[in-house]
Amino acid sequence: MRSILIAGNWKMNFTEKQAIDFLKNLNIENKNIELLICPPFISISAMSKILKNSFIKWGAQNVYPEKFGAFTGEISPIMLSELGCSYVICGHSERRDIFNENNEIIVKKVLSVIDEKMTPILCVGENEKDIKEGKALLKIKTQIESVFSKISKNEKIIPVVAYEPVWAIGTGKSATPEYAQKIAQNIRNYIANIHGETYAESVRILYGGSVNSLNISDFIKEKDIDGALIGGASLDTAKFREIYNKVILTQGV
Ligand SMILES: O=C(CO)COP(=O)(O)O
Repeated sequence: MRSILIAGNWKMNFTEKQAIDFLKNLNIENKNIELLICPPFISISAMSKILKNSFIKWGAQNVYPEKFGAFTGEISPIMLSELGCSYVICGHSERRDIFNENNEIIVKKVLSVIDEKMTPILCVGENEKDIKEGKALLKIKTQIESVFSKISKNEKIIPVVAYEPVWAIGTGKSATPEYAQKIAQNIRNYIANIHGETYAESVRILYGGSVNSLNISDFIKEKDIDGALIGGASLDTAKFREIYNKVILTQGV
């Protein structure tokens, strides 16, 4: 049985001071659903100290796939694991689009995160052009296959997949839960074709793209959707708490 994960991706928002204030105001009491926040790199250290004895986990939004070296401006997986990061987002569409990250570099990132015993959150998803050209599923299939074919079936750390349709990110126009479910089911099948049904059944698939407190319940009720990766609504303590509380209610935990 897969457990639900609710994750906030803060993107390039909040100074360290603002991040600390956010945590002070979050006030989440029920601890029964896994909750993750991925702040900008510079806030991870402060966050790790504040959340040390909390159930809330922290992670990173990106990583450079080398241990140390002459890579000016980059952050390595060892640095993140030492700060207690549980998860690292890999291949977010904003990094694919703005920084030209391709599947080749994303595979390296995923493997380097696993090497340091953290869990990668692999982002996949189609844009409007892919849909117009009838290539949405092919794009997602390639994104999934390029990574999962490089991971051993026996590796204990199983990446989380975040399905984020690019057209739904930050637009207020989320996918319908039925549409997201259909894609999530396809994603699971692509993984099953590589590593078998049992492995595929254990992969958690999140939905991301304009998630809010009104639509979260419908997404997690879908059979193949195991949580959400939340951008905008994770920047407001009240909205983020409301989403989390909706998940608690829906799951009855
Ligand atoms: O990109 C996202 C999370 O990684 C989604 O962002 P929004 O929730 O703002 O649409």
